[in-house]
Amino acid sequence: MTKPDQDAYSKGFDLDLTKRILGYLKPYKGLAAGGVLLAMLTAMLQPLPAFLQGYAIDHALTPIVRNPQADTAPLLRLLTIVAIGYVVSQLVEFALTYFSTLTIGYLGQNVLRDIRADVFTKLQRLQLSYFDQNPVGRLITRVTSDVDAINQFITGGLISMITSSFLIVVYMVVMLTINWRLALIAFTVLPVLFLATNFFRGKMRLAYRDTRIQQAIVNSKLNENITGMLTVQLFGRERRSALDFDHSNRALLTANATSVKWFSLFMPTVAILGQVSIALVLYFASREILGLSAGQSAVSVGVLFAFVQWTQQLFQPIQDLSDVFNNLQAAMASSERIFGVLDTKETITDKPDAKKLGHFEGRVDFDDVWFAYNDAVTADTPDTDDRWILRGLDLHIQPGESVALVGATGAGKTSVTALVSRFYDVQRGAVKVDGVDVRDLAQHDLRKHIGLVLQDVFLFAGTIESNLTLNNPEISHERVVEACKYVGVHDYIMSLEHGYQTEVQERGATLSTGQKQLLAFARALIQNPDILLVLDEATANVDTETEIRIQEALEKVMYGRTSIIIAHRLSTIEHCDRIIVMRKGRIVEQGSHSQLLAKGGYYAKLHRLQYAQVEAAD
Ligand SMILES: Nc1ncnc2c1ncn2[C@@H]1O[C@H](COP(=O)(O)OP(=O)(O)OP(=O)(O)O)[C@@H](O)[C@H]1O
Repeated sequence: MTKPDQDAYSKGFDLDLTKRILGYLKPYKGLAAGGVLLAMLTAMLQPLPAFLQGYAIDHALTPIVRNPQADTAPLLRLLTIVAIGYVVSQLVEFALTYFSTLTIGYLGQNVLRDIRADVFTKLQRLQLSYFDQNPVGRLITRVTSDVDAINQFITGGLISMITSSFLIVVYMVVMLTINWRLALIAFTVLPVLFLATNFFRGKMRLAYRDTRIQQAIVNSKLNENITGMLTVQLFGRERRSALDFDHSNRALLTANATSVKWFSLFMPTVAILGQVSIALVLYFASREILGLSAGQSAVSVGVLFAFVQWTQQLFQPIQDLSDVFNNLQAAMASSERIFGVLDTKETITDKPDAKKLGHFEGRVDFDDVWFAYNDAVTADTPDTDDRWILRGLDLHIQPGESVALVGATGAGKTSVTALVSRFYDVQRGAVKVDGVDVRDLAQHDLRKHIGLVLQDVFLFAGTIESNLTLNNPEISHERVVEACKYVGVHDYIMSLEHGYQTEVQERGATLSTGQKQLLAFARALIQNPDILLVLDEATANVDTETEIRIQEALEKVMYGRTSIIIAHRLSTIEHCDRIIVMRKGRIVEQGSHSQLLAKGGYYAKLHRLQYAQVEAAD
């Protein structure tokens, strides 16, 4: 079961990380400044509607109420002007809000695209060993939800912090200017509101964190049970699995219930505090209006009306502000993980003076190669260490020679082929192509000359033709057809409704193993490699007729080029120039099929065993 990222939520604020995230804003300085400016302008307009309403009450309505005989014409004119002003202010606010939201959203999405692109480019440059250690799901999370959290940091964090603080200042200044005593009365509740909001948000964040952890556990249990349903049912583990699932499911329920509990307390608390603050304003303002308090009253009904609204409106940015810190903290954990990927050391890199070979003869040499997948193993690790996968391998393959690797599972055959393409670097000795150490060659150039036919043929989403050309526009349709005819898959492709333009469904799920294998040969042939690596397992699962077709195709593809083939079925490789028998990372025998049979060693024994199996099967 995958362990949820528990530490993900405990990360505190980190200045260095913040600076690095801000670095992503640099190309969009203008956009960021524009967004903040627009948001500030919007903020400045916020208190205006309540002010206009209050003004209309004091200067148009109150005089009529006080003196019904007064001339209403100028008052109506004033009311009309105020109403128009009100509508205009609303329209301007609408436009400003629209443009500031658009600008800030656009800014955030641009930054996201840049970070996603950086992570993707980095992943493409990373060595295969990195992917051996990091599951696909985790890496996808980096590019999706972690990157989203950074957007939260920018839009919900930094920008919200600036605009909310500014909005608070605007309201306070306006209220203090209009009536400082009433303003101070309205502000008395604010510290309590801020503390209460912080308290509840903290509790809710913890509860939410718990929910996410429990949700991750439930998800992974589901995943495990659904993918392993066959085993669950076969071994009658349904009841135990259900009990186990019920346990996690209950924990998720409890976590969710806690979250709901805090939330349902939070909203009424904020509402009550708001009412208290309004009640205070109403009480003291009414006293002044009624002339009960000492001194000259500066409070009118209009001012009271405006203050009630401002006090309510002031609550929103204060609540938003308490969210900012949470957003910043959540983004810290995500950005740390993203930068963790971006900072991963690339171990397989091109040297500055990497050589490019225009054409490969196709000679391959393994000079006393010692290799281990484990990064902790170095050239100084003793020969006796168990972690060595290849132990002093000496293998010299001539241009155009076909070599087959055989040996028990785990002998190191696949590792040999991975080293020719330099997917990993050796700890001792050297792997050379045409006499040049693969570490001195440009990777792209090296791999361009190597064709790889994998056991599990990988088909991308797209047409059969695009899968064969790998979207290389230089490869003509004629060449594709020629290659497919050559390996004997053309007729099959033509029998499909759209021929070469047929879309490959779900990574080739609708194709048979044999068809996929033939397509892989065609793909390798189209790329016209100088060295061919065939990791051939497919023949194990196909019928005899298909096996013969694959065998024929293989021989055609190998013709005239250096080939290294891994085969478990010895019949596949009988015709190879040389057969190398490996055991525990060493070569134990080599020679042609007949030489090795005559020798009567390990290969002869393997051959006898397989022959006996075939006879028994017949
Ligand atoms: N990516 C990897 N990371 C760590 N260890 C690996 C990796 N690939 C292979 N190994 C280990 O290296 C050893 C040799 O593996 P390799 O795949 O080269 O053997 P093989 O002879 O091709 O076996 P098979 O016939 O089963 O394909 C095995 O013990 C295997 O567990």
